[in-house]
Amino acid sequence: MAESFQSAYQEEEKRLNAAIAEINRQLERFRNIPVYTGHDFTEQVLEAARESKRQSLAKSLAEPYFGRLDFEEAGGKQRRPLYIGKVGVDQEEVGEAPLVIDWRAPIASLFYSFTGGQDPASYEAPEGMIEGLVYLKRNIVIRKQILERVVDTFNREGDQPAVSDEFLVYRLGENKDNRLRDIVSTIQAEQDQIIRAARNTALIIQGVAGSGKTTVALHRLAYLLYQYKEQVSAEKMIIFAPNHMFLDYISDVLPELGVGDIQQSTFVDWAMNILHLDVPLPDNKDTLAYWFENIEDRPKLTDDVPGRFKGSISFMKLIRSCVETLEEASVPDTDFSPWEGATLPRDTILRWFNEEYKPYPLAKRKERVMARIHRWVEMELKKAPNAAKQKEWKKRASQREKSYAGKWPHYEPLTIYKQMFKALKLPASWSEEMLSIIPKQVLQSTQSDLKNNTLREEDLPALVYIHYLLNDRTSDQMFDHVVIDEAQDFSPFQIALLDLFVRGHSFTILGDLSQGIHAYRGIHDWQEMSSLFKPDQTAYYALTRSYRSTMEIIEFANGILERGVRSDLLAVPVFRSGDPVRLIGYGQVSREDNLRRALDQLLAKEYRTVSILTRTLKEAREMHHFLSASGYDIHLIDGSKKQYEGGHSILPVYLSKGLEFDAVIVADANKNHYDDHEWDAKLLYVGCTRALHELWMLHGDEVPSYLPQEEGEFAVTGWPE
Ligand SMILES: Nc1ncnc2c1ncn2[C@@H]1O[C@H](COP(=O)(O)OP(=O)(O)OP(=O)(O)O)[C@@H](O)[C@H]1O
Repeated sequence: MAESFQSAYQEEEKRLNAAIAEINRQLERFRNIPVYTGHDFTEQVLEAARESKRQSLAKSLAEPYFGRLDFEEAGGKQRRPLYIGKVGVDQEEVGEAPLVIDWRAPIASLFYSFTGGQDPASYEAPEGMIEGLVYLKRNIVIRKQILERVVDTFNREGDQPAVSDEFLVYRLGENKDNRLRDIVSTIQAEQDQIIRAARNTALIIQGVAGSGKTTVALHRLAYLLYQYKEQVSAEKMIIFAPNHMFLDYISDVLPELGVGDIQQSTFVDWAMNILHLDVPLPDNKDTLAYWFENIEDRPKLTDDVPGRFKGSISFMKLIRSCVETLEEASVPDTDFSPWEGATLPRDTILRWFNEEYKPYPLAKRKERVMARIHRWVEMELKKAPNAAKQKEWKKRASQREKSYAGKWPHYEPLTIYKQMFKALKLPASWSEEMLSIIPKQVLQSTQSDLKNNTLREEDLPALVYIHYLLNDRTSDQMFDHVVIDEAQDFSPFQIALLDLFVRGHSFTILGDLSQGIHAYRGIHDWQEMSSLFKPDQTAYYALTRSYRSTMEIIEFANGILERGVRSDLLAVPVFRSGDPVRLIGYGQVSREDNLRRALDQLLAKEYRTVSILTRTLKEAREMHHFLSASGYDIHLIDGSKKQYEGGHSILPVYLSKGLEFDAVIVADANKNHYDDHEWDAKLLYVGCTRALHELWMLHGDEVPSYLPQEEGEFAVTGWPE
């Protein structure tokens, strides 16, 4: 065994040296071509191509590839080793097999989809399905041109029938640096299927915590850009994420995959930009505090709460009917007379407006009708008896066209919206019956907000939709592909609205219902989203394997889901075992001293990221103050920061979504902080699943019923010996 490892290592070292020499040679050649700085367009294009080549060669030089697959195509073709890397490198000799194959190339899919066994494997090439036998799947770790590790995860001629997880487990066991990383070397078959799914489909992905949703979405963008380079461009792709800090946290992955310029935004920023609004929305801390911190007097969650109603398709339909009613009444109530003796009847204008220009949005319809009137005037002018008369008519007509145009009502999204909620003195143009679907509590709270000129996040889909109905969208507002992360917190209205801005329903929508802690505005079932698309426009995938945490943490968190949420969306762990979860009672010692002791013990283990999760922001602040005053280098995450600082942190559990830490201390995992309520169970689930290697739950006297009440296979009680 050791011998064969030795020879594999030597073989790969030799191959690596040869590859580096070749890449260096190619790079040198490109560097020796003088950079073109002139104005000739063709030369500029060629120079851009050379520059991109220089950059990709330079990138591949440090770590040319990470995997090798030996494949023999059916039909007696020769077995050959394929080396797979983040960037493809061709041989300079035409017709020779590539030196390195880009991980996104069709043949590279074998590296990911092959799950072992003796059967032939196949991949979809442009010329059709190619079948053959895989002989070897090898993971290769190269750092700064040095070969560090060679691990065979499948060897047909060895004694392993299935692909082993050894390399994956080694990778997952590493401590976290500050940001999310790429996973090109260990993408799993079920993830690869999503990454390579066809472009014009609204993919909906339910994935358990830690199943790689965010990571997979980023890899999918890189794949789409490679596979459909003629049809999509990076600037026309966008990722929506819950907040700026999260966007910052994931911001290293795409550049690492050699992809730049993809837009990253929150829904709020995107909407405000379309609306040209620059008013700050009120801090949603009140909303968060209302829903998350009101433990004594827990609000009731129904479809009539503002977030749910304003995110519903019935609200979207109401808006459409309201704007349509306005449209019908917007043609001025008179005939048009450009000068005495000439009249264009209102009926004709109405016909143009209602029939010929009906498909256009209101602003464009008005524009078209006015242009049509102008053309009619020009025809009429030809009937003038002489030039002087014609001049006089022309002058009069021009004034009257202007004044007629002024009679069309001018609509603004916000005015219409305010009218719908009767927040303006101007009477609403719609019948009481039409508006009666707005629940009373929504009407009252929104009316009072709008009277104070306060807009909330939940009002934005409606405003953007009104804007769209009035003005349409411009071509630069259209997207080639949209990724929505944490999509369980999006509403059906938001998705239906975004669908108007994306070509071919090209969506990747990812989320986890078990982490639906914003259920007062998000969806409760994926059906709410899939029903927005025709069956052939959408596809559903479920990711059930969780990669982030150790087996013990995953099983512990599954227990919370089973008992507290009664969910069957349980995670399947990768076989990576660690320490059991620790349940530690405060006992006679103060809560602060207990937390400090836990922090000390975990910091001593030299984890790069340790985090304390509190139930409320106030508690996070107080704890942060206490620890900072005691000299700890730990920062507070309070939702206001745009940058993710990494390191050791303290934050309320609801802000921890999407993030991960080597070790997590959950503070106050007791009943008066986390009640026996599904929502609290989800919050704790989110908190627990942030931990990669170690999870400690500190608590007062009574723990909620969904936590294990005594020691078991995955959890132990008390401090470590
Ligand atoms: N195939 C893989 N190989 C190695 N690491 C992986 C793989 N898939 C996921 N991971 C790791 O698992 C962790 C979780 O990934 P990610 O944050 O993308 O999951 P998620 O499903 O979005 O999680 P959550 O919903 O809990 O926020 C990350 O550290 C990621 O690098």
